[in-house]
Amino acid sequence: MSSLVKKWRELADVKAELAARDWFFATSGNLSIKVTDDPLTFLVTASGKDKRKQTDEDFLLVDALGNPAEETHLKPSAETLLHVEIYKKTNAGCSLHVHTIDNNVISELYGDNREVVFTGQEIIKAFGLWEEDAVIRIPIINNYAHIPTLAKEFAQHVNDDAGAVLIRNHGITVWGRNAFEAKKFLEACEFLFSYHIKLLLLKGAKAFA
Ligand SMILES: CSCCC(=O)C(=O)COP(=O)(O)O
Ligand SMILES: [Zn+2]
Repeated sequence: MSSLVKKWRELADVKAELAARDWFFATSGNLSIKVTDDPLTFLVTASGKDKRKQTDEDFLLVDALGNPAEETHLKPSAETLLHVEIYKKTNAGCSLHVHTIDNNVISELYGDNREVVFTGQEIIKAFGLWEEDAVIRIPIINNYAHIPTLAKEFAQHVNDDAGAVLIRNHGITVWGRNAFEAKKFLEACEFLFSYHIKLLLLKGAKAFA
């Protein structure tokens, strides 16, 4: 099996799993996986599609600028430049972007602080932080409609081979050395967001009881 086909299948599997979680509302979300390092090429989701559906036209190969690397009628994700920044600046192998209600709520709640901070949760170990008092900080950036501006702002927070950035009232982009790690980070982030929102709601309800 060629490495392109292998990578396609790997990304298709992740896409199916995220779809099963219902994390692709209204055609939102985009995913990518690196195929070659030199020159940089990666598979990215085609723009505007319902990512819950599986088709032969789900992904296309793009180059280091995010342009199609082969003749195709497909358009790369409108947010491909964010994926480009990750592969340009790190050794990441996979990047996942989803819009969930929980990640949007958290991004708005803590947007003015420019980050959301979690501690005291067992699931933080999923980020490779094993200390009892480990802290995970997720930066929150503004949601610029102009994608090159968004990508530039996003790139300020792309320094490690694995990481996560929230885009205010838009979604989250998570990356990792491979698809397994990127998905693990994404699931851990969404766990923390959901837990935090539920806790705040219950504390609020308790205060009024
Ligand atoms: C209705 S979603 C708006 C665009 C977006 O934020 C997104 O994640 C999907 O865009 P794409 O071009 O990757 O389909
Ligand atoms: Zn998006």
